[in-house]
Amino acid sequence: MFMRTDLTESRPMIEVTGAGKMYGSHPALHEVDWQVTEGEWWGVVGPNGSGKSTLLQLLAATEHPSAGSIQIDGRDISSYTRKDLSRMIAVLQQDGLPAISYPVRDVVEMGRYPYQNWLGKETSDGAAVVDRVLEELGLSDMAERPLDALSGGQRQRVALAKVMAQEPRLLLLDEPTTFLDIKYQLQFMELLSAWRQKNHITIVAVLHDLNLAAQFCDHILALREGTCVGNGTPHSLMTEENIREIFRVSPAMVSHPDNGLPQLLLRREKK
Ligand SMILES: Nc1ncnc2c1ncn2[C@@H]1O[C@H](COP(=O)(O)OP(=O)(O)OP(=O)(O)O)[C@@H](O)[C@H]1O
Repeated sequence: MFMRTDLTESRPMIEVTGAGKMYGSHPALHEVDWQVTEGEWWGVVGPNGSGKSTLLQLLAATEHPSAGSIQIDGRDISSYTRKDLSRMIAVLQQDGLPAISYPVRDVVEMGRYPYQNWLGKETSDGAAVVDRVLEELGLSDMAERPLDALSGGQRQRVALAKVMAQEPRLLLLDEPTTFLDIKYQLQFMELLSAWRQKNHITIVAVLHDLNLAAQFCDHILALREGTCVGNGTPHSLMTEENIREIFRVSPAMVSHPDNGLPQLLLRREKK
């Protein structure tokens, strides 16, 4: 039913082969095959409980597959040390940072941890990276302010700055815009987009907002009940029929007036 994405010749950044995950006797993921090429931006979508966060946890190596394999940059994920992984992969959750009283700069500096030696010293110029990231995200003016004096939206921008300071090649995001208003949602996605273009990083983002996913991601992976049920570009995947199959709702699909990308309008259930 669904179209597969054309993959380029370059080596996959992520290769998921027959991956499954059981929690006790509950299968959260089942036989997932998926490849992500370096530099791509994937949205992972699906109903509640379909296995999106579980997939992200397997990619972050915070959970291990019960079946199949996960390769990152050509090597089995289990062969990397935690420090190797933290130099390569950064993870940002929906509520990225708690409202603590640490100054913004200190929090962003924590992103440099993977580059510090056992004395807590960095060989590269971490302070310059932190300054640049603060500048790029418009946070320089609030660098000395404590996190608990910022709004939720500003705090999520600091969370993004922290993962940017980590200089990962792969960024994993779990519903990063959930608590943001529409202006901050857009701003957050645009910042990611600019950063990805500049640094050619790979992004995998679990997103509930299909319209945002269609506008920003090049590819979408759809999960339902732990199984991959679709994998393609927003144009090929976001059709009325597919949305009905995946989410069990019947939307009206329209083309975005700016770029022709598919956008979804919810329809009320007929009584
Ligand atoms: N640590 C766990 N122990 C037991 N079951 C779990 C655990 N984590 C997730 N599950 C179960 O695995 C399934 C997939 O959960 P997961 O959180 O990956 O889904 P999701 O698609 O991210 O959901 P949501 O959109 O609601 O965040 C669900 O049935 C969930 O209850």
